[in-house]
This record gives sequence, structure tokens and C-alpha cells, in this order.
Amino acid sequence: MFKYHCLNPIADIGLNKFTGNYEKTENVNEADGVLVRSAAMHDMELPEKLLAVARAGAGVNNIPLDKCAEKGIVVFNTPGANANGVKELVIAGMLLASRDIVGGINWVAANKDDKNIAKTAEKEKKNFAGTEIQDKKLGLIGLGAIGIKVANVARHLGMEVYGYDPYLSVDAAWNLSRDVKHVLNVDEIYENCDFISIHVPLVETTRGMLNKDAIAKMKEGVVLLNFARDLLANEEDVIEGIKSGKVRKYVTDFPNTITAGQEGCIVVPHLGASTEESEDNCAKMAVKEMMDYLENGNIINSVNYPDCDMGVCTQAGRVAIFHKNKANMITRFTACFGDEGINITDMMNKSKGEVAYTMIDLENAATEEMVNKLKVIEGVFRVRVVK
Ligand SMILES: NC(=O)C1=CN([C@@H]2O[C@H](COP(=O)(O)OP(=O)(O)OC[C@H]3O[C@@H](n4cnc5c(N)ncnc54)[C@H](O)[C@@H]3O)[C@@H](O)[C@H]2O)C=CC1
Ligand SMILES: O=C(O)CCC(=O)C(=O)O
Repeated sequence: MFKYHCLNPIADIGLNKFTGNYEKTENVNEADGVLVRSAAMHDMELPEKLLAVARAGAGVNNIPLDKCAEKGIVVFNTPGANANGVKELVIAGMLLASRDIVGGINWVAANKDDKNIAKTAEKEKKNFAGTEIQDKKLGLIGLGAIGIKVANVARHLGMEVYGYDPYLSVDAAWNLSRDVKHVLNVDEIYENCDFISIHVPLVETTRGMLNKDAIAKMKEGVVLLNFARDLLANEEDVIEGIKSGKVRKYVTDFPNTITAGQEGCIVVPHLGASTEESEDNCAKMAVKEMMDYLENGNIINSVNYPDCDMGVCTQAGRVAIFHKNKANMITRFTACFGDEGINITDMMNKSKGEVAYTMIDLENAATEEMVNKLKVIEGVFRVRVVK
């Protein structure tokens, strides 16, 4: 029996995929798996028993990835599962920035008792007028699951699209409209685009990348859209840009004390993935990944361990070892089994950066003695008897 804990509400359609072999617990300390959306886990004490964290979503900056890796806790996310939800909101964001739709709606609500509202509106509407997005230039920083979808739909809306992604995957390239201008220097986006939308993960190298130096290179009246993470922008610099007139609007999905209620900022309460479809897709994918890992030791879509998939174990035993990615580890593992006279029938070893994961199928079930021998090998973080 496995136990799971939800740090945020997770869609029932996903939770209903758990079989009778799973039980929900309200006590995180007894959970084998944790499901999470945006809850901050950095200050959380990681329970000894915990084996896996599944983020029902894309961004994992709320999870201590390295700390989890060192404890042999696999962190999963759900690539692409909420990308369409975000794409649709980004398009809405561009439209909201182009005419003062929110101001206009508020004006109507404030004048609801005016018997002549139809006539007055015709006089007042000039205050809320704006521009169209067709034929404007859109620059996308990050051409992953979301960036690509935004690029392709923007092309259909008649925009000229520039895209920048130094790590563009082959899959992503296949899905990208050939009309998108793929630039190799982000400055080309800053210098040319009327709308700039950022879709990269928040990591040390991307933190604050939309700052005063970047804004200085941009066109007058640029619209910035940030549906990725607030800390990707230096928002004080963005506010300065708005005050000087350089930045026409800043559309963000991340309310905070810098942008909430600020003139020129259109702030949405983190609604990018808040659609029934995205929530369902993320929940289903997160639960599937977690179950495959808990039952079979397979890792698919992890952000802190390599993918490693040996299917369902048909042998008597399966052991999974989390360890440092360094020389001689496999020799030492196999020696442990050899010393006990246990035959290895199949094996897989994968690495990701500084960590590695080894799955070993055995003709006989692993003994406690053998597991203890593996645990004390220098560089081993965790040994898990899967079967
Ligand atoms: N507002 C919301 O509710 C949501 C926000 N997000 C945020 O959006 C981000 C992107 O999501 P996805 O597109 O699904 O992720 P993804 O992983 O599919 O795409 C990210 C892309 O950014 C690229 N990249 C990384 N560093 C870069 C850099 N310095 N310059 C240019 N490109 C760079 C990567 O190569 C990758 O193609 C997430 O990390 C998350 O923070 C994601 C989903 C929902
Ligand atoms: O779960 C959510 O609503 C947030 C989604 C998100 O920000 C992400 O997937 O990165």
C-alpha cells in the first residue's frame, strides 16, 4: 500500500487514477509521494519516507530540486500539460494591453444607472480605444511547450513572430511554424518587437533578465508579457519603463506588492494554468508518473533525475540506486550482488548532471544484507527495493 499527500488541490480526474493500492493521507510525514502545484516547499522539512514529488504543472522553482536529489527523492513535472491554458491567456493579455478593455468595462459598471448610457458610451469610448495586434511584431523568449503554441497562434492572428531559445529541442523545432523568425541573439527581439513575451524557467541564469539594460534596447511603447515567473523581470525597472513611457503595458500573471494596482500594469492572479482542461491534464500526468515510479521504479519526466524506464519487473527482484555520477559505481554495485551469489538479469544506468540512477533486476529478491552493503558505498544517496 502506498500513501500520497496533496500540498495543493489536485483535480479529481487525476486522483481517481490511483488504484486500490493507494491511500490519501493528510500527514505528509507518512507519504510515499507528494503532489503539488505552486505550494512553496523550500522551507519544508523533507520527510524521511518520501520517495517522490510530482508537480502538477511546469515550473519547479517552488521545489528544492538539489536537496531532493541528495535524498533520493525524485521530482517530476508535467511538461506541456498546461501549455494551451497559458497560451490562451497570453493571447488575451496581448488583447487586453492593446485597448483599455478593463477600463472600458469598469466605466460601464460605474455608469450603470445612467439612463443615457448608450449615448454617453459613444462619446466616452475614445478614452479606451487602442491598436490591433495584426501586423505587429511579437518576440518570444523561450520556445518550449508554451512559447511554441503562442508563436503558432500569433502567426494565425497575422503577427510577425520572432523567437529566441538557445536550447531549442528538435521536437520543438518540428512543431514550430516555419514562418517564425528564429533569432540567435535576444537583442534582435528587444530591438524589433512591439510585444515581448517570456516563457523560460526561473533559474539563476534567467532571473531578472528583463531589466533596465534589456528595456533600454527595446522599442518605444513596447508591451511586455510575463506569464512565466515574476522574478524573471526586474519589476522596479519595468515600472520605471512604464513611467518614462518606454513600456506601454506590463501584463503579468504574478501579483506582488510591486505591480498590484500599478498604473500600466495588467495583473492577473496566476490564472495561466487555471482551466479545467489544464488542471485535468496536469493531474492525470502527475499521478501516472508517480504511480509508475512507486510501483516500478521507472522515472519519466523528472527534473532532478534522468529518465530511466525498464517497464514492469518480471524478475524476482528490482533494486534502484540513487548515487553520484562518478566513476566505478556500477562495478561496486555489481560486486555486492556477485558476493551474495545473486544473478543480475537486467540493468540500466542513466545520469543527469551530478546525479545518476541505476536500476537492477535480480533473479532472486534482494536481501537486507545486500541492501546495507549498497547503502554504505561512498556516493550512494539512497537504495530502494522496488520489488
Ligand atoms: N502562468 C502559469 O500558470 C504557468 C507558468 N509557467 C511558467 O512558464 C515556464 C515555461 O513553461 P513551458 O513552456 O511549459 O516550459 P518548457 O520547459 O517546455 O520551455 C521552456 C523553454 O525555455 C527555454 N530556455 C531556457 N533558458 C532560456 C533562455 N535563457 N533564453 C531563452 N530560452 C530559454 C528552454 O530551452 C525551453 O525550450 C515554466 O518554467 C513556468 O515557470 C508554466 C505553466 C503555467
Ligand atoms: O498550478 C498552477 O496553477 C500554476 C501553474 C504554473 O505556474 C506552472 O505550471 O508552472
